[in-house]
Amino acid sequence: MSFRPSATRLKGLAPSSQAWLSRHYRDPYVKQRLSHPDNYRSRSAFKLLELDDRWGRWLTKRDVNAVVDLGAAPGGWSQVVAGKMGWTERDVIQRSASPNGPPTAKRKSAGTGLGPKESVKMEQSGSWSSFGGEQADSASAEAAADDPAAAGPKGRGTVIAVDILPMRRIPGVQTLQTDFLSPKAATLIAAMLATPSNPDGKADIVLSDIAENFSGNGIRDSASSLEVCSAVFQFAARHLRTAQDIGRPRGGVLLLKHFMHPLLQQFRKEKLEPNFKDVKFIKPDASRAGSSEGYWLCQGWKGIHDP
Ligand SMILES: C[S@@+](CC[C@H](N)C(=O)[O-])C[C@H]1O[C@@H](n2cnc3c(N)ncnc32)[C@H](O)[C@@H]1O
Repeated sequence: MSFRPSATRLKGLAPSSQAWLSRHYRDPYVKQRLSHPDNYRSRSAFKLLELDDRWGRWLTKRDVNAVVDLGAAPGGWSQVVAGKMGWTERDVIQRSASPNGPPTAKRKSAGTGLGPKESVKMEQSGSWSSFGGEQADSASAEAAADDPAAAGPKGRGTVIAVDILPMRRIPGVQTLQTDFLSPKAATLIAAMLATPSNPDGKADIVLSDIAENFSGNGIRDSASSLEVCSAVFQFAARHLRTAQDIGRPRGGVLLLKHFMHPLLQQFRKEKLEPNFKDVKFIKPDASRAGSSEGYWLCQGWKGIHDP
């Protein structure tokens, strides 16, 4: 199958747009995305798959039960995470077919300290997962009693996706549409993390693929990348599980996107290296060569609360 845009589609576009489209459709990861059975929404999904496959399969481990995906839209990474935790489209179909119908209700921000006019959209889009452990089990039993074919959800755990932009539903994923840098964001995410199946409200993995809109001013843009990295680190410091928390050889994992700048190296030395057992800089093959983005994969949160 050819993914090249037809001459008719290119006609009338500016030469720079034509060149971008041609480059885009020659990109092997774009081709892979368009033909992949999991219908990934972004080519970024392949970065996460690669970062997991090549660096110890930290995302694939069975004891991963709570993951926060920051800067998640359109949702490629969340699809990968939910898939690794066993969620499938089938879980949504089952839930939709249950007597109570799909749990599409927008949840009011009860207990999060938000005022009535504050603009945060919290949608529990993960069907079964939206009920948390114990409630999901009883809902599952109820559905199974009515329909022997409905054996309950396959997925486990909590996946929370946060973005300024809206996101279409993904089975097993709860979405929060808000600016992560806003003062209320961390409180809202903390409230979503504390579910009956995750009572300590901690996370095993925090992912950040946040990319703010570049202003074109290099100094401002790198300051903004540093601001995002600091905010994500503070969030991770409060929420990641330590090795002792979960009885593993290693504590929680932070995957942090950043844009290159010397100040960020200081951040790595002062904040990341002392607090994680292992910090690696990685530029995945799937990351565009021309992009200044890179990722720090920080494994083994030690639990030193010095944000
Ligand atoms: C490269 S995209 C993420 C792609 C995503 N990982 C995927 O696989 O689909 C970066 C995202 O960061 C989001 N973003 C930028 N600034 C943000 C902020 N302050 N709070 C939340 N999301 C933000 C953007 O809206 C954008 O969707």
